[in-house]
Amino acid sequence: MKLLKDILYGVNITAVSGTTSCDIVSVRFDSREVQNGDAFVAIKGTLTDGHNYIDAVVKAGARAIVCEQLPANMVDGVTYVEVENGNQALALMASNYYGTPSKNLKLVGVTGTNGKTTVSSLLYQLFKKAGYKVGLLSTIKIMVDDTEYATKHTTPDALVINKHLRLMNDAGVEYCFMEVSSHGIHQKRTEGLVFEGAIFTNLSHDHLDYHKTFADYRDTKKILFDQLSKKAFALTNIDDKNGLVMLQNTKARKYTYALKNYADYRAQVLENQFDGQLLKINDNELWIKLIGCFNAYNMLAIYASAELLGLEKIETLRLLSELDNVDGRFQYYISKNKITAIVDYAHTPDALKNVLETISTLRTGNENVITVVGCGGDRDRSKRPVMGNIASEMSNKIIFTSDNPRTESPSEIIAEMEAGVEPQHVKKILSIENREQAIKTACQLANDNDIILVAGKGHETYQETNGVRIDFDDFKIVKELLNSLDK
Ligand SMILES: CC(=O)N[C@H]1[C@@H](OP(=O)(O)OP(=O)(O)OC[C@H]2O[C@@H](n3ccc(=O)[nH]c3=O)[C@H](O)[C@@H]2O)O[C@H](CO)[C@@H](O)[C@@H]1O[C@H](C)C(=O)N[C@@H](C)C(=O)N[C@H](CCC(=O)O)C(=O)O
Ligand SMILES: Nc1ncnc2c1ncn2[C@@H]1O[C@H](COP(=O)(O)OP(=O)(O)OP(=O)(O)O)[C@@H](O)[C@H]1O
Ligand SMILES: N[C@H](CCC[C@H](N)C(=O)O)C(=O)O
Ligand SMILES: [Mg+2]
Repeated sequence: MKLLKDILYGVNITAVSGTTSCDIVSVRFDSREVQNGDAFVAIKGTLTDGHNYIDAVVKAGARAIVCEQLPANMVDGVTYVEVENGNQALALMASNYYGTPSKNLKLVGVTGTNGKTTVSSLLYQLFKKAGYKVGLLSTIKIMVDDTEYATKHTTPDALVINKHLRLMNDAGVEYCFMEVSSHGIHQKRTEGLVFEGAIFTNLSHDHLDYHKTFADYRDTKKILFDQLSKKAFALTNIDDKNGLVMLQNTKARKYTYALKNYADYRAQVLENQFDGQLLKINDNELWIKLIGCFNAYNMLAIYASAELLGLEKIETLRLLSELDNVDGRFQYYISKNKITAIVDYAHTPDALKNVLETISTLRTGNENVITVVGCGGDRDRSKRPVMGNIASEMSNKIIFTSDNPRTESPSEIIAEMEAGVEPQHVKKILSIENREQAIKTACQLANDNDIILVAGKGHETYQETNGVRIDFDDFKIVKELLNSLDK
Protein backbone atom coordinates (compact mmCIF):
# COMPACT_ATOMS: atom_id res chain seq x y z
CA MET A 1 0.00 0.00 0.00
CA LYS A 2 1.22 3.49 -0.88
CA LEU A 3 -0.35 6.91 -0.42
CA LEU A 4 -1.76 8.28 -3.70
CA LYS A 5 -0.29 11.74 -3.08
CA ASP A 6 3.20 10.24 -2.68
CA ILE A 7 2.80 8.25 -5.88
CA LEU A 8 1.76 11.42 -7.70
CA TYR A 9 4.92 13.32 -6.68
CA GLY A 10 6.21 15.39 -9.64
CA VAL A 11 3.17 14.76 -11.87
CA ASN A 12 1.66 17.82 -13.60
CA ILE A 13 -1.81 17.82 -12.03
CA THR A 14 -4.47 20.14 -13.49
CA ALA A 15 -7.53 19.21 -11.34
CA VAL A 16 -8.49 16.85 -8.51
CA SER A 17 -11.84 15.52 -7.35
CA GLY A 18 -11.73 13.65 -4.03
CA THR A 19 -8.79 13.07 -1.71
CA THR A 20 -5.24 12.10 -2.65
CA SER A 21 -4.61 11.03 0.95
CA CYS A 22 -5.79 7.52 0.24
CA ASP A 23 -3.98 4.19 0.00
CA ILE A 24 -3.37 2.57 -3.36
CA VAL A 25 -2.65 -1.13 -3.85
CA SER A 26 -1.13 -1.04 -7.36
CA VAL A 27 -0.81 1.28 -10.35
CA ARG A 28 -2.36 -0.06 -13.59
CA PHE A 29 -2.87 1.24 -17.11
CA ASP A 30 -4.81 -1.71 -18.51
CA SER A 31 -8.45 -1.94 -17.36
CA ARG A 32 -8.34 -5.73 -17.66
CA GLU A 33 -5.81 -5.91 -14.82
CA VAL A 34 -7.47 -3.53 -12.36
CA GLN A 35 -8.37 -4.91 -8.93
CA ASN A 36 -9.83 -3.51 -5.75
CA GLY A 37 -7.90 -0.52 -4.41
CA ASP A 38 -5.80 0.13 -7.56
CA ALA A 39 -5.07 3.44 -9.30
CA PHE A 40 -5.89 3.34 -13.03
CA VAL A 41 -4.04 5.64 -15.41
CA ALA A 42 -5.97 6.29 -18.64
CA ILE A 43 -3.66 6.48 -21.66
CA LYS A 44 -4.54 7.62 -25.16
CA GLY A 45 -3.02 4.84 -27.26
CA THR A 46 -2.53 4.05 -30.92
CA LEU A 47 -5.48 1.62 -31.11
CA THR A 48 -7.84 2.75 -28.38
CA ASP A 49 -8.21 5.27 -25.55
CA GLY A 50 -7.85 4.24 -21.91
CA HIS A 51 -10.46 6.90 -21.01
CA ASN A 52 -13.10 4.59 -22.55
CA TYR A 53 -12.55 2.11 -19.72
CA ILE A 54 -12.96 4.42 -16.72
CA ASP A 55 -16.48 3.21 -15.88
CA ALA A 56 -15.36 -0.41 -16.12
CA VAL A 57 -12.39 0.06 -13.77
CA VAL A 58 -14.50 1.90 -11.23
CA LYS A 59 -16.87 -1.11 -11.25
CA ALA A 60 -13.81 -3.36 -10.82
CA GLY A 61 -12.90 -1.49 -7.60
CA ALA A 62 -10.42 1.17 -8.71
CA ARG A 63 -9.71 3.61 -5.84
CA ALA A 64 -8.29 6.35 -8.07
CA ILE A 65 -8.47 7.41 -11.70
CA VAL A 66 -5.69 9.41 -13.29
CA CYS A 67 -6.80 10.84 -16.61
CA GLU A 68 -6.31 13.70 -19.07
CA GLN A 69 -9.93 14.84 -18.77
CA LEU A 70 -12.20 14.39 -15.76
CA PRO A 71 -15.23 12.27 -16.72
CA ALA A 72 -18.76 13.77 -16.52
CA ASN A 73 -20.02 11.07 -14.15
CA MET A 74 -17.71 10.84 -11.16
CA VAL A 75 -18.46 8.26 -8.47
CA ASP A 76 -18.30 9.09 -4.73
CA GLY A 77 -15.42 7.47 -2.90
CA VAL A 78 -13.22 7.39 -6.00
CA THR A 79 -10.49 10.01 -6.43
CA TYR A 80 -10.17 11.53 -9.91
CA VAL A 81 -6.93 13.27 -10.82
CA GLU A 82 -6.65 15.20 -14.06
CA VAL A 83 -3.12 15.35 -15.45
CA GLU A 84 -1.47 17.01 -18.44
CA ASN A 85 -0.19 13.80 -19.95
CA GLY A 86 -1.21 10.25 -19.08
CA ASN A 87 2.00 8.61 -20.31
CA GLN A 88 4.12 11.00 -18.27
CA ALA A 89 1.95 10.52 -15.19
CA LEU A 90 2.23 6.74 -15.51
CA ALA A 91 6.04 6.88 -15.76
CA LEU A 92 6.46 9.16 -12.73
CA MET A 93 3.90 7.18 -10.72
CA ALA A 94 5.69 3.92 -11.57
CA SER A 95 9.01 5.36 -10.45
CA ASN A 96 7.52 6.77 -7.21
CA TYR A 97 5.60 3.57 -6.49
CA TYR A 98 8.78 1.49 -6.65
CA GLY A 99 10.80 4.04 -4.61
CA THR A 100 12.70 5.82 -7.49
CA PRO A 101 14.94 2.78 -8.00
CA SER A 102 16.94 4.39 -10.85
CA LYS A 103 18.55 6.70 -8.26
CA ASN A 104 20.05 3.77 -6.39
CA LEU A 105 22.16 2.42 -9.24
CA LYS A 106 24.11 3.75 -12.23
CA LEU A 107 21.71 3.53 -15.15
CA VAL A 108 23.01 3.88 -18.70
CA GLY A 109 20.61 4.18 -21.67
CA VAL A 110 21.58 3.05 -25.17
CA THR A 111 19.70 4.45 -28.14
CA GLY A 112 20.06 4.33 -31.93
CA THR A 113 18.61 2.34 -34.81
CA ASN A 114 21.05 -0.58 -34.63
CA GLY A 115 23.44 -1.84 -31.99
CA LYS A 116 21.40 -1.18 -28.82
CA THR A 117 21.11 -4.85 -27.81
CA THR A 118 24.73 -5.53 -28.73
CA VAL A 119 26.14 -2.57 -26.78
CA SER A 120 23.95 -2.97 -23.70
CA SER A 121 24.37 -6.77 -23.52
CA LEU A 122 28.14 -6.54 -23.90
CA LEU A 123 28.34 -3.81 -21.26
CA TYR A 124 26.39 -6.15 -18.99
CA GLN A 125 28.89 -8.96 -19.77
CA LEU A 126 31.87 -6.63 -19.26
CA PHE A 127 30.78 -5.31 -15.87
CA LYS A 128 29.88 -8.84 -14.72
CA LYS A 129 33.37 -9.98 -15.66
CA ALA A 130 34.80 -7.00 -13.78
CA GLY A 131 33.12 -8.37 -10.66
CA TYR A 132 30.07 -6.11 -10.28
CA LYS A 133 26.42 -6.94 -9.81
CA VAL A 134 24.76 -5.78 -13.00
CA GLY A 135 21.30 -5.33 -14.53
CA LEU A 136 20.17 -5.39 -18.15
CA LEU A 137 16.94 -4.35 -19.89
CA SER A 138 17.19 -5.50 -23.50
CA THR A 139 15.21 -6.78 -26.47
CA ILE A 140 16.31 -10.34 -25.67
CA LYS A 141 15.86 -10.46 -21.91
CA ILE A 142 15.90 -8.63 -18.59
CA MET A 143 18.68 -9.61 -16.20
CA VAL A 144 18.67 -8.79 -12.51
CA ASP A 145 22.29 -9.76 -11.96
CA ASP A 146 22.16 -13.55 -12.64
CA THR A 147 18.37 -13.90 -12.66
CA GLU A 148 16.72 -13.82 -16.07
CA TYR A 149 13.22 -12.48 -16.83
CA ALA A 150 11.37 -12.65 -20.15
CA THR A 151 10.44 -9.42 -21.92
CA LYS A 152 8.10 -8.48 -24.75
CA HIS A 153 9.61 -5.09 -25.57
CA THR A 154 12.99 -3.51 -26.23
CA THR A 155 12.02 -0.78 -23.75
CA PRO A 156 9.18 -2.12 -21.60
CA ASP A 157 6.41 0.01 -20.10
CA ALA A 158 7.26 2.18 -17.09
CA LEU A 159 5.79 -0.25 -14.55
CA VAL A 160 7.88 -3.15 -15.87
CA ILE A 161 11.02 -0.99 -16.02
CA ASN A 162 10.69 0.33 -12.48
CA LYS A 163 9.61 -3.01 -11.01
CA HIS A 164 12.80 -4.62 -12.35
CA LEU A 165 14.99 -1.70 -11.30
CA ARG A 166 13.56 -2.17 -7.81
CA LEU A 167 14.45 -5.88 -7.93
CA MET A 168 17.94 -4.76 -8.98
CA ASN A 169 18.13 -2.45 -5.92
CA ASP A 170 17.08 -5.33 -3.69
CA ALA A 171 19.76 -7.56 -5.24
CA GLY A 172 22.48 -4.94 -4.71
CA VAL A 173 22.98 -4.19 -8.43
CA GLU A 174 25.36 -1.26 -9.03
CA TYR A 175 25.16 -0.77 -12.81
CA CYS A 176 22.25 -1.25 -15.17
CA PHE A 177 22.36 -1.01 -18.97
CA MET A 178 19.13 -0.50 -20.84
CA GLU A 179 18.00 -0.13 -24.44
CA VAL A 180 15.97 2.99 -25.05
CA SER A 181 13.84 2.65 -28.17
CA SER A 182 12.20 5.56 -29.95
CA HIS A 183 8.76 4.08 -29.16
CA GLY A 184 9.83 3.99 -25.51
CA ILE A 185 10.86 7.64 -25.53
CA HIS A 186 7.81 8.80 -27.49
CA GLN A 187 5.44 6.98 -25.13
CA LYS A 188 7.43 8.38 -22.18
CA ARG A 189 8.17 4.88 -20.83
CA THR A 190 11.56 6.17 -19.58
CA GLU A 191 10.38 9.52 -18.17
CA GLY A 192 11.52 10.16 -14.59
CA LEU A 193 14.42 7.71 -14.78
CA VAL A 194 17.73 9.07 -13.52
CA PHE A 195 20.41 8.24 -16.06
CA GLU A 196 24.14 8.21 -15.30
CA GLY A 197 24.82 8.32 -19.02
CA ALA A 198 23.44 7.81 -22.51
CA ILE A 199 24.97 6.32 -25.64
CA PHE A 200 23.96 7.01 -29.24
CA THR A 201 24.96 4.28 -31.72
CA ASN A 202 23.60 5.44 -35.12
CA LEU A 203 20.47 6.47 -36.96
CA SER A 204 19.14 4.98 -40.18
CA HIS A 205 15.87 4.01 -41.80
CA ASP A 206 13.34 2.34 -39.46
CA HIS A 207 9.98 2.89 -37.78
CA LEU A 208 8.72 5.50 -40.26
CA ASP A 209 5.27 3.90 -39.92
CA TYR A 210 5.20 5.24 -36.36
CA HIS A 211 7.26 8.44 -36.58
CA LYS A 212 6.14 9.43 -40.11
CA THR A 213 9.28 11.51 -40.77
CA PHE A 214 12.96 10.83 -40.26
CA ALA A 215 13.30 14.20 -38.45
CA ASP A 216 10.67 13.17 -35.90
CA TYR A 217 12.42 9.80 -35.41
CA ARG A 218 15.77 11.62 -34.84
CA ASP A 219 14.29 14.27 -32.52
CA THR A 220 12.61 11.57 -30.45
CA LYS A 221 15.96 9.83 -29.89
CA LYS A 222 17.46 13.19 -28.92
CA ILE A 223 15.01 13.57 -26.00
CA LEU A 224 17.03 10.95 -24.09
CA PHE A 225 20.02 13.32 -24.26
CA ASP A 226 17.99 16.49 -23.63
CA GLN A 227 16.77 15.02 -20.33
CA LEU A 228 20.21 14.08 -18.93
CA SER A 229 21.48 15.95 -15.85
CA LYS A 230 24.78 17.82 -15.94
CA LYS A 231 26.39 15.06 -13.85
CA ALA A 232 25.65 12.46 -16.51
CA PHE A 233 27.70 11.63 -19.62
CA ALA A 234 26.43 11.85 -23.19
CA LEU A 235 28.43 9.67 -25.59
CA THR A 236 27.80 9.84 -29.30
CA ASN A 237 29.05 8.35 -32.57
CA ILE A 238 30.13 11.31 -34.70
CA ASP A 239 30.75 9.24 -37.82
CA ASP A 240 26.95 9.17 -37.98
CA LYS A 241 25.64 12.38 -39.50
CA ASN A 242 23.12 12.76 -36.68
CA GLY A 243 25.64 12.03 -33.92
CA LEU A 244 26.25 15.66 -32.99
CA VAL A 245 22.54 16.48 -33.09
CA MET A 246 22.17 14.35 -29.95
CA LEU A 247 24.50 16.70 -28.05
CA GLN A 248 22.90 19.97 -29.16
CA ASN A 249 20.78 20.68 -26.08
CA THR A 250 22.10 18.34 -23.45
CA LYS A 251 23.38 19.57 -20.08
CA ALA A 252 25.46 16.41 -19.70
CA ARG A 253 29.25 16.04 -20.13
CA LYS A 254 29.76 15.47 -23.85
CA TYR A 255 31.99 12.78 -25.38
CA THR A 256 32.40 11.56 -28.94
CA TYR A 257 33.62 8.37 -30.60
CA ALA A 258 34.44 7.62 -34.21
CA LEU A 259 36.43 5.47 -36.62
CA LYS A 260 36.60 8.08 -39.39
CA ASN A 261 36.43 11.48 -37.69
CA TYR A 262 38.55 13.04 -34.98
CA ALA A 263 36.88 12.17 -31.64
CA ASP A 264 37.55 11.67 -27.93
CA TYR A 265 37.53 7.92 -28.45
CA ARG A 266 38.93 6.53 -31.69
CA ALA A 267 39.33 3.07 -33.15
CA GLN A 268 40.81 1.51 -36.24
CA VAL A 269 40.20 -1.95 -37.69
CA LEU A 270 43.61 -3.50 -38.34
CA GLU A 271 42.53 -7.00 -39.33
CA ASN A 272 39.19 -8.73 -39.93
CA GLN A 273 38.73 -12.50 -39.91
CA PHE A 274 35.87 -14.94 -39.44
CA ASP A 275 36.69 -15.58 -35.81
CA GLY A 276 37.30 -11.98 -34.83
CA GLN A 277 39.11 -8.73 -35.57
CA LEU A 278 42.15 -6.79 -34.47
CA LEU A 279 41.33 -3.29 -33.30
CA LYS A 280 43.32 -0.31 -32.22
CA ILE A 281 41.45 1.68 -29.61
CA ASN A 282 43.07 4.95 -28.49
CA ASP A 283 46.56 3.52 -29.29
CA ASN A 284 45.96 0.12 -27.69
CA GLU A 285 45.74 -2.98 -29.88
CA LEU A 286 43.29 -5.70 -28.94
CA TRP A 287 41.73 -8.78 -30.49
CA ILE A 288 37.96 -9.11 -30.17
CA LYS A 289 35.77 -12.09 -31.00
CA LEU A 290 33.09 -10.04 -32.80
CA ILE A 291 33.51 -9.24 -36.47
CA GLY A 292 32.34 -6.49 -38.80
CA CYS A 293 33.10 -2.80 -38.86
CA PHE A 294 29.80 -2.12 -37.06
CA ASN A 295 31.09 -4.14 -34.13
CA ALA A 296 34.23 -2.00 -34.02
CA TYR A 297 31.83 0.92 -33.37
CA ASN A 298 29.98 -1.10 -30.74
CA MET A 299 33.24 -2.06 -28.99
CA LEU A 300 34.45 1.52 -29.02
CA ALA A 301 31.19 2.72 -27.45
CA ILE A 302 31.57 0.02 -24.79
CA TYR A 303 35.21 0.92 -24.10
CA ALA A 304 34.38 4.62 -23.80
CA SER A 305 31.39 4.00 -21.50
CA ALA A 306 33.42 1.70 -19.28
CA GLU A 307 36.07 4.40 -18.91
CA LEU A 308 33.44 7.07 -18.22
CA LEU A 309 31.94 4.82 -15.56
CA GLY A 310 35.33 4.50 -13.89
CA LEU A 311 36.59 1.07 -14.97
CA GLU A 312 40.36 0.79 -15.20
CA LYS A 313 41.61 1.07 -18.85
CA ILE A 314 43.98 -1.89 -19.06
CA GLU A 315 41.52 -4.15 -17.25
CA THR A 316 38.75 -3.00 -19.64
CA LEU A 317 40.86 -3.79 -22.71
CA ARG A 318 41.64 -7.25 -21.35
CA LEU A 319 37.97 -7.95 -20.63
CA LEU A 320 36.81 -6.63 -24.03
CA SER A 321 38.77 -9.37 -25.75
CA GLU A 322 36.90 -11.98 -23.69
CA LEU A 323 33.41 -10.78 -24.67
CA ASP A 324 31.22 -13.24 -26.59
CA ASN A 325 28.83 -12.25 -29.33
CA VAL A 326 25.18 -11.79 -28.47
CA ASP A 327 22.67 -14.50 -29.52
CA GLY A 328 21.37 -14.01 -33.05
CA ARG A 329 23.95 -11.37 -33.97
CA PHE A 330 26.31 -12.81 -36.61
CA GLN A 331 25.83 -16.21 -34.99
CA TYR A 332 27.41 -18.80 -37.28
CA TYR A 333 27.66 -22.52 -37.84
CA ILE A 334 30.12 -24.22 -40.20
CA SER A 335 28.87 -27.53 -41.62
CA LYS A 336 30.76 -30.69 -42.53
CA ASN A 337 31.20 -29.44 -46.12
CA LYS A 338 32.31 -26.00 -44.92
CA ILE A 339 29.04 -24.28 -45.69
CA THR A 340 28.79 -21.31 -43.32
CA ALA A 341 25.31 -20.45 -42.06
CA ILE A 342 25.02 -17.01 -40.45
CA VAL A 343 21.95 -15.98 -38.47
CA ASP A 344 21.68 -12.25 -37.93
CA TYR A 345 19.00 -9.91 -36.53
CA ALA A 346 19.45 -7.45 -39.41
CA HIS A 347 15.90 -6.14 -39.84
CA THR A 348 16.74 -2.67 -41.15
CA PRO A 349 18.31 -1.68 -44.50
CA ASP A 350 21.49 -0.43 -42.82
CA ALA A 351 21.98 -3.58 -40.73
CA LEU A 352 21.40 -5.82 -43.77
CA LYS A 353 23.92 -3.82 -45.81
CA ASN A 354 26.50 -3.95 -43.01
CA VAL A 355 26.16 -7.68 -42.53
CA LEU A 356 26.41 -8.39 -46.26
CA GLU A 357 29.42 -6.05 -46.51
CA THR A 358 31.08 -7.87 -43.63
CA ILE A 359 30.41 -11.20 -45.34
CA SER A 360 31.93 -9.89 -48.58
CA THR A 361 35.14 -8.86 -46.79
CA LEU A 362 35.43 -12.37 -45.38
CA ARG A 363 35.05 -14.20 -48.69
CA THR A 364 38.28 -15.88 -49.72
CA GLY A 365 37.33 -17.31 -53.13
CA ASN A 366 34.26 -17.49 -55.34
CA GLU A 367 31.91 -18.93 -52.77
CA ASN A 368 28.28 -17.86 -53.25
CA VAL A 369 26.33 -15.83 -50.74
CA ILE A 370 22.73 -17.05 -50.42
CA THR A 371 20.48 -14.69 -48.45
CA VAL A 372 17.17 -15.67 -46.87
CA VAL A 373 15.29 -12.60 -45.68
CA GLY A 374 11.81 -11.26 -44.95
CA CYS A 375 10.27 -8.15 -43.39
CA GLY A 376 7.96 -8.02 -40.39
CA GLY A 377 4.26 -7.28 -40.82
CA ASP A 378 2.59 -4.27 -39.10
CA ARG A 379 5.93 -2.46 -39.22
CA ASP A 380 7.45 0.22 -41.47
CA ARG A 381 6.45 -0.79 -45.02
CA SER A 382 8.81 1.66 -46.67
CA LYS A 383 11.88 -0.35 -45.68
CA ARG A 384 10.69 -3.45 -47.59
CA PRO A 385 11.74 -2.48 -51.16
CA VAL A 386 14.99 -1.01 -49.80
CA MET A 387 15.84 -4.28 -48.04
CA GLY A 388 14.80 -6.23 -51.13
CA ASN A 389 17.15 -4.09 -53.21
CA ILE A 390 20.12 -4.46 -50.83
CA ALA A 391 19.71 -8.24 -50.52
CA SER A 392 19.51 -8.65 -54.31
CA GLU A 393 22.49 -6.40 -55.06
CA MET A 394 24.78 -7.93 -52.46
CA SER A 395 24.01 -11.69 -52.72
CA ASN A 396 24.38 -14.29 -55.46
CA LYS A 397 21.04 -15.91 -54.68
CA ILE A 398 18.16 -14.44 -52.67
CA ILE A 399 15.16 -16.14 -51.16
CA PHE A 400 12.47 -13.74 -49.99
CA THR A 401 10.33 -15.21 -47.24
CA SER A 402 8.19 -14.32 -44.23
CA ASP A 403 9.56 -12.74 -41.06
CA ASN A 404 6.76 -12.21 -38.49
CA PRO A 405 3.76 -11.54 -40.78
CA ARG A 406 1.62 -10.44 -37.81
CA THR A 407 -1.72 -9.34 -39.30
CA GLU A 408 -0.46 -8.75 -42.86
CA SER A 409 -0.54 -11.07 -45.87
CA PRO A 410 2.89 -12.73 -46.26
CA SER A 411 2.65 -12.70 -50.06
CA GLU A 412 1.94 -8.96 -50.11
CA ILE A 413 4.92 -8.23 -47.85
CA ILE A 414 7.12 -10.31 -50.15
CA ALA A 415 5.74 -8.49 -53.22
CA GLU A 416 6.76 -5.17 -51.62
CA MET A 417 10.30 -6.51 -51.13
CA GLU A 418 10.41 -7.78 -54.72
CA ALA A 419 9.43 -4.31 -55.95
CA GLY A 420 12.87 -3.04 -54.89
CA VAL A 421 14.81 -5.49 -57.06
CA GLU A 422 16.48 -4.03 -60.17
CA PRO A 423 15.72 -5.91 -63.43
CA GLN A 424 19.27 -7.28 -63.76
CA HIS A 425 18.94 -9.10 -60.42
CA VAL A 426 15.47 -10.58 -60.91
CA LYS A 427 16.83 -13.93 -62.09
CA LYS A 428 18.64 -14.39 -58.73
CA ILE A 429 15.38 -14.19 -56.76
CA LEU A 430 13.15 -16.90 -55.37
CA SER A 431 10.17 -16.23 -53.14
CA ILE A 432 9.02 -18.88 -50.69
CA GLU A 433 6.47 -17.82 -48.08
CA ASN A 434 7.17 -20.64 -45.64
CA ARG A 435 10.33 -19.62 -43.78
CA GLU A 436 11.45 -23.15 -42.95
CA GLN A 437 11.00 -24.15 -46.60
CA ALA A 438 12.97 -21.06 -47.65
CA ILE A 439 15.85 -21.96 -45.34
CA LYS A 440 15.72 -25.57 -46.58
CA THR A 441 15.94 -24.40 -50.20
CA ALA A 442 18.96 -22.24 -49.34
CA CYS A 443 20.64 -25.28 -47.78
CA GLN A 444 19.82 -27.41 -50.83
CA LEU A 445 21.20 -24.76 -53.20
CA ALA A 446 24.41 -24.29 -51.21
CA ASN A 447 27.57 -25.88 -52.53
CA ASP A 448 30.67 -26.58 -50.44
CA ASN A 449 32.16 -23.38 -48.95
CA ASP A 450 29.08 -21.26 -49.75
CA ILE A 451 27.71 -18.81 -47.20
CA ILE A 452 24.04 -18.73 -46.18
CA LEU A 453 22.75 -15.62 -44.43
CA VAL A 454 19.41 -15.96 -42.63
CA ALA A 455 18.48 -12.41 -41.70
CA GLY A 456 15.81 -10.60 -39.69
CA LYS A 457 14.88 -12.77 -36.72
CA GLY A 458 18.20 -13.40 -34.98
CA HIS A 459 17.59 -14.60 -31.42
CA GLU A 460 13.78 -14.83 -31.81
CA THR A 461 12.44 -18.27 -30.99
CA TYR A 462 8.98 -17.77 -32.48
CA GLN A 463 7.18 -16.71 -35.61
CA GLU A 464 4.09 -14.55 -35.14
CA THR A 465 1.07 -14.70 -37.44
CA ASN A 466 -2.28 -13.13 -36.52
CA GLY A 467 -1.41 -12.93 -32.83
CA VAL A 468 -0.35 -16.59 -32.67
CA ARG A 469 3.27 -17.45 -32.00
CA ILE A 470 4.70 -20.80 -33.09
CA ASP A 471 8.16 -22.05 -32.08
CA PHE A 472 10.68 -21.03 -34.68
CA ASP A 473 14.44 -20.69 -34.29
CA ASP A 474 16.46 -19.76 -37.41
CA PHE A 475 19.76 -20.99 -35.97
CA LYS A 476 18.42 -24.36 -34.82
CA ILE A 477 16.60 -24.90 -38.13
CA VAL A 478 19.49 -24.05 -40.45
CA LYS A 479 21.92 -26.14 -38.43
CA GLU A 480 19.59 -29.17 -38.36
CA LEU A 481 18.83 -28.86 -42.08
CA LEU A 482 22.49 -28.71 -43.10
CA ASN A 483 23.14 -31.83 -41.02
CA SER A 484 20.08 -33.76 -42.20
CA LEU A 485 20.84 -32.92 -45.84
CA ASP A 486 24.35 -34.30 -45.17
CA LYS A 487 25.91 -31.02 -46.24
C1 LIG B 1 2.56 0.97 -31.19
C2 LIG B 1 2.99 0.76 -29.76
O1 LIG B 1 4.13 0.96 -29.43
N1 LIG B 1 2.04 0.32 -28.91
C3 LIG B 1 2.35 0.15 -27.49
C4 LIG B 1 1.34 0.96 -26.68
O2 LIG B 1 0.09 0.46 -27.00
P1 LIG B 1 -1.03 1.34 -27.65
O3 LIG B 1 -0.67 2.79 -27.57
O4 LIG B 1 -1.32 0.79 -29.00
O5 LIG B 1 -2.26 1.01 -26.68
P2 LIG B 1 -3.76 0.81 -27.10
O6 LIG B 1 -4.00 -0.62 -27.43
O7 LIG B 1 -4.16 1.87 -28.07
O8 LIG B 1 -4.47 1.09 -25.69
C5 LIG B 1 -4.48 2.38 -25.08
C6 LIG B 1 -4.61 2.20 -23.61
O9 LIG B 1 -5.86 1.56 -23.32
C7 LIG B 1 -5.63 0.49 -22.45
N2 LIG B 1 -6.69 -0.50 -22.63
C8 LIG B 1 -6.86 -1.11 -23.83
C9 LIG B 1 -7.84 -2.08 -23.97
C10 LIG B 1 -8.66 -2.42 -22.89
O10 LIG B 1 -9.53 -3.28 -22.94
N3 LIG B 1 -8.44 -1.76 -21.72
C11 LIG B 1 -7.49 -0.81 -21.57
O11 LIG B 1 -7.33 -0.26 -20.49
C12 LIG B 1 -4.25 0.00 -22.79
O12 LIG B 1 -3.66 -0.72 -21.73
C13 LIG B 1 -3.52 1.32 -23.04
O13 LIG B 1 -3.05 1.85 -21.82
O14 LIG B 1 1.56 0.77 -25.31
C14 LIG B 1 1.51 -0.60 -24.87
C15 LIG B 1 1.83 -0.61 -23.37
O15 LIG B 1 3.07 -0.04 -23.10
C16 LIG B 1 2.55 -1.43 -25.62
O16 LIG B 1 2.48 -2.78 -25.23
C17 LIG B 1 2.28 -1.31 -27.13
O17 LIG B 1 3.31 -2.01 -27.78
C18 LIG B 1 2.90 -2.77 -28.94
C19 LIG B 1 2.37 -4.13 -28.51
C20 LIG B 1 4.09 -2.92 -29.87
O18 LIG B 1 4.14 -3.81 -30.70
N4 LIG B 1 5.08 -2.04 -29.76
C21 LIG B 1 6.31 -2.07 -30.56
C22 LIG B 1 6.15 -1.38 -31.92
C23 LIG B 1 7.39 -1.37 -29.76
O19 LIG B 1 7.12 -0.67 -28.79
N5 LIG B 1 8.64 -1.60 -30.16
C24 LIG B 1 9.79 -0.98 -29.54
C25 LIG B 1 11.06 -1.43 -30.26
C26 LIG B 1 11.31 -0.67 -31.47
C27 LIG B 1 12.78 -0.84 -31.85
O20 LIG B 1 13.22 -1.96 -32.01
O21 LIG B 1 13.48 0.17 -32.01
C28 LIG B 1 10.02 -1.49 -28.12
O22 LIG B 1 10.56 -0.72 -27.30
O23 LIG B 1 9.75 -2.68 -27.88
N1 LIG C 1 26.61 -0.42 -34.53
C1 LIG C 1 25.91 -0.98 -35.50
N2 LIG C 1 25.71 -0.32 -36.68
C2 LIG C 1 24.99 -0.86 -37.66
N3 LIG C 1 24.44 -2.09 -37.62
C3 LIG C 1 24.60 -2.79 -36.48
C4 LIG C 1 25.33 -2.27 -35.37
N4 LIG C 1 25.32 -3.19 -34.39
C5 LIG C 1 24.58 -4.22 -34.84
N5 LIG C 1 24.17 -4.01 -36.11
C6 LIG C 1 23.31 -4.85 -36.98
O1 LIG C 1 21.98 -4.65 -36.51
C7 LIG C 1 21.40 -5.88 -36.06
C8 LIG C 1 20.64 -5.63 -34.79
O2 LIG C 1 21.59 -5.33 -33.77
P1 LIG C 1 21.08 -5.09 -32.30
O3 LIG C 1 20.14 -6.15 -31.94
O4 LIG C 1 22.26 -4.85 -31.42
O5 LIG C 1 20.30 -3.70 -32.56
P2 LIG C 1 19.10 -3.04 -31.76
O6 LIG C 1 19.35 -1.57 -31.88
O7 LIG C 1 19.05 -3.58 -30.40
O8 LIG C 1 17.80 -3.45 -32.56
P3 LIG C 1 16.25 -3.33 -32.03
O9 LIG C 1 15.81 -1.97 -32.49
O10 LIG C 1 15.50 -4.39 -32.70
O11 LIG C 1 16.25 -3.46 -30.56
C9 LIG C 1 22.57 -6.83 -35.88
O12 LIG C 1 22.17 -8.15 -36.08
C10 LIG C 1 23.55 -6.34 -36.92
O13 LIG C 1 23.18 -6.85 -38.18
N1 LIG D 1 12.23 -4.23 -32.52
C1 LIG D 1 11.96 -4.42 -33.91
C2 LIG D 1 12.15 -5.85 -34.16
C3 LIG D 1 11.91 -6.30 -35.59
C4 LIG D 1 12.25 -7.74 -35.75
C5 LIG D 1 11.67 -8.39 -36.94
N2 LIG D 1 11.91 -9.80 -36.81
C6 LIG D 1 10.16 -8.12 -37.04
O1 LIG D 1 9.43 -8.88 -36.41
O2 LIG D 1 9.76 -7.19 -37.72
C7 LIG D 1 10.54 -3.93 -34.22
O3 LIG D 1 9.65 -4.15 -33.40
O4 LIG D 1 10.37 -3.31 -35.25
MG1 LIG E 1 17.46 -4.31 -29.36
